[in-house]
Amino acid sequence: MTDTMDATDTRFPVTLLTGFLGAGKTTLLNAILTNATGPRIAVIVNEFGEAGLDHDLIEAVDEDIVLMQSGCLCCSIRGDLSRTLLDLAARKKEDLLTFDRVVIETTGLADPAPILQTFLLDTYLAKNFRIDGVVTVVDAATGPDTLNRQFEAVSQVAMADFLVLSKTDLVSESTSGALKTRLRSINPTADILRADRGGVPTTALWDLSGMRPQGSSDHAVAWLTPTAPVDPLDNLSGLGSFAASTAPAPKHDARIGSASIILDDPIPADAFDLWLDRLIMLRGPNILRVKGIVHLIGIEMPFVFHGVQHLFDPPVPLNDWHGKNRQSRIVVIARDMTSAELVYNLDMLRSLQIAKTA
Ligand SMILES: Nc1nc2c(ncn2[C@@H]2O[C@H](COP(=O)(O)OP(=O)(O)OP(=O)(O)O)[C@@H](O)[C@H]2O)c(=O)[nH]1
Repeated sequence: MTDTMDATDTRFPVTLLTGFLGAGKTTLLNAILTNATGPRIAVIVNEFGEAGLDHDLIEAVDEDIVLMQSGCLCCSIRGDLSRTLLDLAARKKEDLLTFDRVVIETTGLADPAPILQTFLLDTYLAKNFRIDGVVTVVDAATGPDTLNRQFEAVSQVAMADFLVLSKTDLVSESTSGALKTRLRSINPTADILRADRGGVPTTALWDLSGMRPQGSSDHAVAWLTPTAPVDPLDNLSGLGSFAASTAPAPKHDARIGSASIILDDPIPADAFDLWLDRLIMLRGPNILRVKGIVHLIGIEMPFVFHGVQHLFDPPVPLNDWHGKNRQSRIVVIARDMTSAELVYNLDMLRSLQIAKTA
């Protein structure tokens, strides 16, 4: 943890919009683009198969929409994604385009992890763009069945910073309530909002990441904190049951584990590095996301950090932390690891902390 991000971060924020086939991504994008009061958005639409289909569906089509075809963003054409984004940045610099942020709509089958990694790996890209958040749309009607059948859909939920529940108009309160409970068990830190036909306050989709030098420490803490039900439309009828299920997790859901830890006292830097190195060495490919706020001994301000598999963003100091507690908070979401394994792993950090400070 050496390099840290400049406090005047002028990179363009990028939102990754994912969700399984037909979940309602384009409908949500349409709603965002037709909102005249929002920021100017450059859109990259990734298509798989049928040329131009989604492009026709996006009503507010103009020159700021770039259509990428002939492959899935997550595997074959990541180089194309870098080139497309850098081309957007160059056109903006020459005043040929105006935009404040970028939304990438992925194909329904895309795994978000390799796309997030592109932003960490490609140094030119990382200089100009930062991931602002992963928004995953989940179809309230077909979502439960899709989650049962397709592990990609479960991964998309696990990696999200924000979950949008579409098509709740097609199901009962109790069905959407049960799905929300299930989504929370896969991803405890993402906020969930229902948005029939893309009707979500667009500001809810922006500034999700806690990795912002200009962001507040309260926001960074919220980014790491398991969510409570916040949707004002939740259980309007009063009939829905949102109690956690005692039934065993469905097969694919059970492949996702998550755990978090709060350490009250600052951590010796070498203990933190050792813990992180070990986690990455032993379990790197399984780590979907690890994020946290760390207080290191000898450093006044805490850092917020974030990684996907073995790749990490430069840590960001939380400059407005003055006078707050010295607690560190870490959340790990992984595949093919149980929550118990992750709790054990995080407890190792506690043991290392105690051993190194004794
Ligand atoms: N009833 C209802 N239909 C919706 C809602 N959101 C989207 N739809 C419909 O669901 C279908 C699929 O929506 P899209 O927005 O194209 O979904 P997508 O995720 O972009 O689909 P792909 O790009 O094929 O993966 C369309 O017919 C939409 O009109 C909703 O909240 N309620």
